Amino acid sequence: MGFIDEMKAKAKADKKTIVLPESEDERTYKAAETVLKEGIANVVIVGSQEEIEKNKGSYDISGAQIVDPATSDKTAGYIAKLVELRQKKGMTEEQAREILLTNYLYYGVMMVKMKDADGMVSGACHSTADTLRPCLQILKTKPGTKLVSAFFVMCVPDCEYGENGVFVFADCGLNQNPAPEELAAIAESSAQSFRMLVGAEPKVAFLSHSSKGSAKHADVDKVVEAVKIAKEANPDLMLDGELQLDAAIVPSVGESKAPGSPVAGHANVLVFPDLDAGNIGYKLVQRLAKAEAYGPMTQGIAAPVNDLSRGCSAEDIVGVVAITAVQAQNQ
Ligand SMILES: CC(C)(COP(=O)(O)OP(=O)(O)OC[C@H]1O[C@@H](n2cnc3c(N)ncnc32)[C@H](O)[C@@H]1OP(=O)(O)O)[C@@H](O)C(=O)NCCC(=O)NCCS
Ligand SMILES: CC(=O)OP(=O)(O)O
Repeated sequence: MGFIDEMKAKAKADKKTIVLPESEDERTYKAAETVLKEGIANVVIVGSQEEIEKNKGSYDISGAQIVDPATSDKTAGYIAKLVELRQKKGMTEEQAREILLTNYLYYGVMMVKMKDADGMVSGACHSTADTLRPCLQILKTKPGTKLVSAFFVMCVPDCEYGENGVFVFADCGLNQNPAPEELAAIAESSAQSFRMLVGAEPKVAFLSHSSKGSAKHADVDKVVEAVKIAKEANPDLMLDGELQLDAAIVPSVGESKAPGSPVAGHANVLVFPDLDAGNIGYKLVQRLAKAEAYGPMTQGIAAPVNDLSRGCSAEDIVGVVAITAVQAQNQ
């Protein structure tokens, strides 16, 4: 069974409730129809009956729960809770009401916060910044974690590298220029995500344009420092760097560029040095190698709220819903 079919099977075995707040986007309805038909999750769509009728086309979403912020009896409680959470940041009741009645992403995150849903998937028609800001502000990091980061599960067809072509790539969506401590935290969370979702032992490569000192630059020093921090904090984790991509995943190149490395040539978790590299890297593999790309998934956050690329298909949304449900099972 392929990775995403495994996620769907796990999701079906213990059904979770996932919010899809982008009721203005047709892909939401196409994905919801599939999720409901296959029994992957219970679906909540946020929007007015009028908006939903206008946008749903011919998709059958009759099994979905529709929540209209303007009429829901939960809205008053969400407003009060949002004020409580953001009072120190100057949030007034009037502002909270305005946000929750007009921004369905905030509303969906409040549903998750108040445990009226187990997770949320959004971002088909909102930028990553607009999708992730509400969950960073409201859900915050999970206990014991300092940093939220964003990863993709990449399933590369006909690929002998990684875990039979399956990789975690991070950070591809959130932290723009992570400091060494942040890179180390991204690696640690990515290893946990890989273990939990893929069910295999993570082998983490810190990527660079240099392998073991072959290039000198401050950007390389940053990665070397991150590896040192990560090794000290996680002595049992298989991790190494700095490594070029070929040294990280191709056994013969790993052996020649980084002999003796526990990871080189066999990495299945790729930690990119910054968001330029991570975001460009995942899109290259997705578009040129025709890989399935699920994400950006968040990690290190208190509850599963996940993003999408605006270039996603309805099938991608279905996949991210299944993975979100599995994350919710493992909270
Ligand atoms: C997500 C993002 C918008 C957050 O930055 P921002 O809007 O400037 O917001 P702030 O820095 O004020 O952060 C908002 C809150 O989130 C928290 N936060 C921000 N980044 C965080 C992180 N990585 N981990 C944990 N918390 C974080 C802040 O502490 C802050 O909390 P507070 O409001 O309670 O004090 C920003 O990191 C970003 O734009 N990232 C790039 C997204 C992107 O374009 N990706 C490319 C396409 S995928
Ligand atoms: C992940 C990502 O790049 O998102 P978008 O394509 O929406 O900017």
